[in-house]
Amino acid sequence: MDVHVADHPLIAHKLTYLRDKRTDSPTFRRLADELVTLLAYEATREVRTEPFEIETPVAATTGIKLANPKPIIVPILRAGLGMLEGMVRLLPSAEVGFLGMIRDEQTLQVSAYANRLPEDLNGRQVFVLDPMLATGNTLVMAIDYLRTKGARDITCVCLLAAPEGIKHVESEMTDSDIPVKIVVGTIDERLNEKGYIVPGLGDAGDRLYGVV
Ligand SMILES: O=P(O)(O)OC[C@H]1O[C@H](OP(=O)(O)OP(=O)(O)O)[C@H](O)[C@@H]1O
Ligand SMILES: O=c1cc[nH]c(=O)[nH]1
Ligand SMILES: [Mg+2]
Repeated sequence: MDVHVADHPLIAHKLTYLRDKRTDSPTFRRLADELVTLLAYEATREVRTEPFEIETPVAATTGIKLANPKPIIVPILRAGLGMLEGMVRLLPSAEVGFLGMIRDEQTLQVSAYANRLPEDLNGRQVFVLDPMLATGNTLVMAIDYLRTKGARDITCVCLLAAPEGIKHVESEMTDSDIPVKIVVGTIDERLNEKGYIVPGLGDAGDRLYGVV
């Protein structure tokens, strides 16, 4: 599995404010949006393109454009929604599918409560958005589900990850011939006994949208 940790002072700066418990929801949403735009730069490095003939005012030339079928962006509800606009801004022609997943805060097991995706993901590049990769249970379930729909090219964009979560996703991928890439803002120290990332930023969904 290919794990790319973004190493950029602007990302580190924005993550610091995102983590700060004094940061209010509007600011948190703005920072998440800005961060995904920076991470998307790396996540889309291998986005499929095709040649495109144009004429500038000076000469004919061959550029490139995004190839068809266009990529599909899949935010994992709720917190992944906070990353959607920033990603769509860079890939405006992408389609968007949705996966709703929630982890039980006691058992840390995940259940899916919603999905709205194209029936066949074969041949599509899929970008999964979820700010937090903690135990990895959510991402493992999401990747499994996308594979059952035919996805063979999956890139996950996360803001923070725990080393335990990365290892877990990696261990689930070992038998797989399907490459999965993870692009993450930073890898934190560890998980605590409640399955929260340390130092982390708390509950991303609650900080974006309020405590439910
Ligand atoms: O790696 P894991 O241990 O599975 O944890 C990560 C998941 O936890 C959070 O979702 P949550 O269940 O809190 O739902 P929410 O986004 O609706 O708040 C987060 O947004 C991830 O989806
Ligand atoms: O630290 C964590 C772990 C899981 N989900 C979150 O929102 N935060
Ligand atoms: Mg939550």
